[in-house]
Amino acid sequence: MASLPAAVPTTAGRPEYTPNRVADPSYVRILDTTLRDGEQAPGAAMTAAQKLSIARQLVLLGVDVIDAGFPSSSPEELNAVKSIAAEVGSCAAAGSHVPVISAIARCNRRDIDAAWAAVGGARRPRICTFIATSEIHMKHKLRKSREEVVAIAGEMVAYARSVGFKDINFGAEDSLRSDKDFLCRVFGQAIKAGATTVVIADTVGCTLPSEIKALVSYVRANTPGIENAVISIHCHNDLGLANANTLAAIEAGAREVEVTVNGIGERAGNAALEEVVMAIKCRKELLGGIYTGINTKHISETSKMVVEYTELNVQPHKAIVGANAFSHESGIHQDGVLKFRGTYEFISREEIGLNQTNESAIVLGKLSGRHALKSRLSRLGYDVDGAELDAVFRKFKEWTGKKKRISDDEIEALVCSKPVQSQPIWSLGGVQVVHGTLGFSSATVKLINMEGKEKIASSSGIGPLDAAYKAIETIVQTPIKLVEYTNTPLDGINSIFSTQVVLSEDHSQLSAFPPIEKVNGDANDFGPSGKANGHSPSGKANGHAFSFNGSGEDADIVVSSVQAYLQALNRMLSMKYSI
Ligand SMILES: CC(=O)SCCNC(=O)CCNC(=O)[C@H](O)C(C)(C)COP(=O)(O)OP(=O)(O)OC[C@H]1O[C@@H](n2cnc3c(N)ncnc32)[C@H](O)[C@@H]1OP(=O)(O)O
Ligand SMILES: CC(C)C(=O)C(=O)O
Repeated sequence: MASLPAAVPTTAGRPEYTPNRVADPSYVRILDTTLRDGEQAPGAAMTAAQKLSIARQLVLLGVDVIDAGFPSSSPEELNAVKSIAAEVGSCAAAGSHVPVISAIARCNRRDIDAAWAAVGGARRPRICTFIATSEIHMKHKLRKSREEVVAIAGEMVAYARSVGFKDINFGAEDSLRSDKDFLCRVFGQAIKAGATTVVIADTVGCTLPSEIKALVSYVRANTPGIENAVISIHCHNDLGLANANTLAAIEAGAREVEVTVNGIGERAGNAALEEVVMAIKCRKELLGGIYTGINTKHISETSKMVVEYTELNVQPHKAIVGANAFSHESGIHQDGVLKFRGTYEFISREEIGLNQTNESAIVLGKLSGRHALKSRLSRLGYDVDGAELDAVFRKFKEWTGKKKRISDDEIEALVCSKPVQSQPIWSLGGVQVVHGTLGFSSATVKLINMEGKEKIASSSGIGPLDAAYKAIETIVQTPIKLVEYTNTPLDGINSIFSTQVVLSEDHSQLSAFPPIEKVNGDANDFGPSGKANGHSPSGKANGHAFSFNGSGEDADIVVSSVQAYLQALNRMLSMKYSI
């Protein structure tokens, strides 16, 4: 039996799938073509295993149709699509959502046979067979007349039916540059031969939303038999209008949309799944109450997976999934967001599964203001106000006027005049982890105190980081609460990880550890006593209000995570013991 990831969405909340009609007129089917048109982006080629992982993730996301690939392009691609059909397209668990698995084919027998060989075994197999209908394509590329194209469309849809397909998506390549009556004639012929969905394709991305709207309406009104088929839309982004055009098509009655994760695809890409879906979700009242079956909480994770496998990074300012989509660097915005997030964020970060808090959304820089600086200082353990804050703010502006980024260490240096890299209380001597799927993970950590003494501890945990963090806790004998953890790959994929953590002392566990001075009878474990840093953070006596940031960078995610944890821990301990 096919295996699917845990937490597979159920069929609840989406109308039952029928190839040639969408039972609820408010429902918009999502066809994800990341594995087909997305893979057509230069450099995006994926291995069969990567395609299968993405297909599994698309099931979690809840897409209705997975356009899995072009089986006739190679035996390897045929096998990749076949394994997607066998694994993610065949689950029979009662009540679970099983996506339709589609394979693409030109209008010829060889391609259609390959498509059936690839997806015929799926619970809901589908083919998309296509042919171009514009004069420019028919004349120069296909070298066929209109009559020939109409005939081929009908014959090949009928052939697809004869090999076993009952769910047939017929695509008219370059629809927007086609004569619209001819387009309706070809669609009519395809429907007559058994097509259940017809795709209007803006293949070269040359259209405006008003044109798309007009064409969808025209096709609805003038295609013979269109009441027996679903209209689908496939938009390219050459004018940056793919999403707008997709939404315009929905407004005109299209009920299936072809999209890709991160908008990848041929040339400038396709309409982006996350942008179209979030536009529908956030503005559905303006779109006639339409909805999709997408579980948006998986968007962020899916986007990262596609970046990793295709090695196509998303630009930082990309909507929904760009690194800056929920970050704020300018003072007025930061002040607003710190007071009430909704002032500058109308989409909730949680809705797309982003693990980001208000604090990590604030990026300090040249245009930041006092509220954001004060907030960061308080995270670092410094309660600065009034004239003192003004003075620190002046120094902050001088610094950020010369330098693009300011680190937490540099901010600390502004407030307490200590050297940026003061000696840490505990530094990392080494870390070794063992982990996998055959039982608990374990970690051994070596820390070195300020006098150069080494301490080693091992621990098990749920995953390598949990084990490593527990081992550190054992050495430092302080109960620690991990408040936040984020990890971002820098400089492309799998090169350097940047980890940010926020820690606080875990007051609920304090009694589990002996008082600091008595740990192993050795007060020096925490480094030299009485080395004040020149600034006594206020509020240190109660300690309860503070949490501490730390960051780490390394090619190894465990090492960067341990570095970040240690930095935050050192800040916590320095404040606690005024070292
Ligand atoms: C708009 C789109 O995104 S369509 C999808 C595009 N995706 C791809 O092309 C990816 C996979 N493609 C491939 O691996 C290869 O192109 C193959 C294996 C499919 C074909 O390779 P080849 O046989 O060497 O042909 P090649 O790609 O060079 O040329 C395409 C041929 O298909 C014909 N053709 C193009 N579209 C269609 C169509 N929809 N129906 C029938 N024939 C078509 C062309 O006219 C040309 O035929 P010709 O050889 O008689 O001139
Ligand atoms: C085959 C069709 C749907 C296509 O990908 C395009 O025209 O861009």
